[in-house]
Amino acid sequence: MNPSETLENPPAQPLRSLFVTGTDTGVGKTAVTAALAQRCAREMGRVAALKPVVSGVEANGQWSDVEILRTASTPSRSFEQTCLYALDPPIAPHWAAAQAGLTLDRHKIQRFIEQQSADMDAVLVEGAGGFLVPLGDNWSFADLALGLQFPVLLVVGLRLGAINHALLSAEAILARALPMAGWVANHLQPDLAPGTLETLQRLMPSPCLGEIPFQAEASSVCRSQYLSLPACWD
Ligand SMILES: Nc1ncnc2c1ncn2[C@@H]1O[C@H](COP(=O)(O)OP(=O)(O)OP(=O)(O)O)[C@@H](O)[C@H]1O
Ligand SMILES: C[C@H](N)[C@H](N)CCCCCC(=O)O
Ligand SMILES: [Mg+2]
Repeated sequence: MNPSETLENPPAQPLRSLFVTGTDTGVGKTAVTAALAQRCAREMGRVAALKPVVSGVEANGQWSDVEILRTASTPSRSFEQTCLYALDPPIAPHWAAAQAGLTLDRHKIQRFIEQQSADMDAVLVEGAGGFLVPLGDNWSFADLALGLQFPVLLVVGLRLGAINHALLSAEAILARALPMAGWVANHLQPDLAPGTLETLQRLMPSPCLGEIPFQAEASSVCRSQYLSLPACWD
């Protein structure tokens, strides 16, 4: 045992990290990230759920992803500790940035995530839209995940078409030699075409970490009961 370690002062755990992507925009990445943040907090302690780049301000002047994730973090975080670039138009972030005369700075984003991860037990970083959504002329969220070297969690929004979107996304993740931590089956509708889930279970190249039912009013704490933590964190 290291001399600084005692029973009251156990050895520091390594930072558990995930990059959360999805099969599309609006498939439940924020819902799953917030639920996972609750689960991590119960099991590990301090959790930062980050949305480094967000687009689409709401009528109330807020970006709901940032509000959801900053309050799902433990301890809860400020807006500035959760998001680096907040863009108004509800469009692809690189385009929204260009309209505002901005270039999204890759190194700043990476440094922001690293700084916000300090002293945390876990960090969860949500993308925007799907895995290959651009952040600039020649880089995308996939490159951000690669630069961070975070394992990737894929949120699969369950509706007709999900099989193809999920397999394409998984292929893109694995083609970059990024570890795929798993995928989450998120029911976006009360009904699902027969065979969709069974086919995903059979063909997806990583473990399913949970199946979240369609429930519009569910809290993050409630949704967290359907999720397991990835084996790559063991
Ligand atoms: N399991 C579910 N049951 C019912 N509604 C859900 C479920 N999961 C997500 N939703 C709802 O679907 C909408 C889209 O979800 P969410 O905002 O999490 O998507 P997203 O992938 O984060 O989108 P974006 O690309 O904009 O970040 C939200 O209104 C959310 O509350
Ligand atoms: C506005 C939306 N909710 C997200 N923030 C941005 C989604 C970008 C998707 C780009 C695309 O794949 O066409
Ligand atoms: Mg979101």
